[in-house]
Amino acid sequence: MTSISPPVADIPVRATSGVSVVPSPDSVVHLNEVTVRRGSTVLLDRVSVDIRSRERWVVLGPNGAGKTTLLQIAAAQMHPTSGRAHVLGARLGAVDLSQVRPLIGISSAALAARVPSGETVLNVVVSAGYGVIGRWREDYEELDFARARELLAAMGIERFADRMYGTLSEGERKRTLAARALMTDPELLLLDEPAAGLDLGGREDLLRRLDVLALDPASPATILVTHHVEEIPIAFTHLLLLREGRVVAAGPLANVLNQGNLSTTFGMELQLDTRDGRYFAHAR
Ligand SMILES: Nc1ncnc2c1ncn2[C@@H]1O[C@H](COP(=O)(O)OP(=O)(O)OP(=O)(O)O)[C@@H](O)[C@H]1O
Repeated sequence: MTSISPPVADIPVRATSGVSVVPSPDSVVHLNEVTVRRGSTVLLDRVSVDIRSRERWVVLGPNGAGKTTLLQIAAAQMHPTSGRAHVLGARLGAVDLSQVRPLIGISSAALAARVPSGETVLNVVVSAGYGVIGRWREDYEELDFARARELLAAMGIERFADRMYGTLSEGERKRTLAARALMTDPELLLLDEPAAGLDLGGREDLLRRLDVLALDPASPATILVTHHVEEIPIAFTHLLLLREGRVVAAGPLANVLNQGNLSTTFGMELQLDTRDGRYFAHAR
């Protein structure tokens, strides 16, 4: 007979990075010294961050910094090569993640590429309930469609509900995927470059909608990836700056976002301006 030892109590111990070794009860994404390696390439290098349920995080960094890799870990779609990653309390690599993934809403370019262009916008959103993209033979309730329409309305695109996804503009597609990401009422929302490819009006409109979402206490913890400080929604609370797979700085947005940290992150002298809670940057 094999005896099973009782679990060791999860007592938070501060690690050298300032992030506790084990997640606290309200940790949604908890990374401790997470490294991701592919061959000789280090995609993430000892990344530690603790994201709590009420927080709205921006991950900012240049091309190739490791932002999408970080988001894949947060989405429980990739395991670290070393280090410990917990998502919604589940330790990646140690437990079956099929229970966790439905609790995560994601909008990304990889997902966008998989949406059938002939599917209607309403079906793209409602089919998130089954974790599929587009309808097949699943049964949906009227309630599901009502919820999908409500989310499309929140994103300002309810009028496109019956249009084919393939006929939408880039901005309309982004908003469709954001609505889809919220369809399952997730506990964690991941938005990979939601404003990429949008025109100025489209970007500003999306930022306003993300602010409304971020300010709603019922909204899930959110991680938004971007390259541009101009795309940081005012209501977001925390920032992680990433360069070459390493954390430059992470924490409350107002403490982390300054000219020095931004210049280090992008490897050039940058001027950072702020107005009405928004940020603007250009080369000095
Ligand atoms: N399988 C792989 N093998 C080797 N290198 C990889 C692999 N996957 C990703 N990389 C590299 O890891 C680095 C980080 O990639 P990642 O997509 O996470 O960056 P990113 O910050 O999201 O970039 P971008 O802003 O351009 O989308 C990049 O330099 C990429 O080329």
